[in-house]
Amino acid sequence: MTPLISFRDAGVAFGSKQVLEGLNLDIAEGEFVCVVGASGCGKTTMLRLIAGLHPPSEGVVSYAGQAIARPRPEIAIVFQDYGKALLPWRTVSGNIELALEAAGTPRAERGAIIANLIALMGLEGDGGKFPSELSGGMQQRVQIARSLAQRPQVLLMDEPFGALDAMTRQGLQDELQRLMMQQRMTVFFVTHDLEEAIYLGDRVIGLRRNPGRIGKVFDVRIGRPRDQVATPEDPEFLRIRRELYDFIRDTEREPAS
Ligand SMILES: Nc1ncnc2c1ncn2[C@@H]1O[C@H](COP(=O)(O)OP(=O)(O)OP(=O)(O)O)[C@@H](O)[C@H]1O
Repeated sequence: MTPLISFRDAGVAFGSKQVLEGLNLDIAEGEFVCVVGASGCGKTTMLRLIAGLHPPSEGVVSYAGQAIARPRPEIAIVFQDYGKALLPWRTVSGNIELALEAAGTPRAERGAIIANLIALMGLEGDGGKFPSELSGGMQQRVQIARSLAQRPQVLLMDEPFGALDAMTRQGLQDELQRLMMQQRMTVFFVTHDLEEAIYLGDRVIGLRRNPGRIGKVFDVRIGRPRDQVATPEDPEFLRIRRELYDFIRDTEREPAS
């Protein structure tokens, strides 16, 4: 089967600095892949390659067998900084509508789609509010709803819950898990939080740095739905957690640049 996303000997250099090197990775449709690694190892750059925001300096990154040359409507991004991602002068509905405008969805069809997404993300009653009237967690729900309005096959998430408090983060992790199970989307998720990566991922990719490269891949063979209390006590979770911490500790001994 053709992987949905594949990296073939892909690398990125900024000037004389090799940031990513020799990336080889296949991501299957419907897979949830998390990427972890020490600060500056190239996680965001890897995500930007899939997003079509940056070309590889060598090798190929492809989507459904085609080299990714520019952003594509099938691939949506959710950023950590919801404060900057949302337009403050537009309401929740207006922000979600942005994606529909970009996709050329006829005006008459937009209301029903927006109402569905508002319900899906638990934002009922908030459609007319402005971002400044919402908590961080709610704003991040709006950003996710807006990404889903694009009807993507792939969701790229760059530390989407990194700025949220622990309770809100856990709630959104479970929302995301539910969405993925319902909609069979493929997710590429960058995080600093090792437990979050294991909790959400089918696979966790551990990057080494300088230059950034794939150091170790962890398969997470834990059934779904996962549970915030039971899953972190699962022996498989604990085993991967130990290995992942050892791996990260080891990579942090490598020089940053
Ligand atoms: N546009 C750019 N020009 C020059 N260097 C860049 C550019 N973008 C990223 N870099 C460098 O590439 C390296 C990897 O950056 P990247 O943001 O991908 O790492 P990261 O793993 O996501 O970091 P963090 O965990 O701190 O967010 C860093 O050394 C960064 O300074």
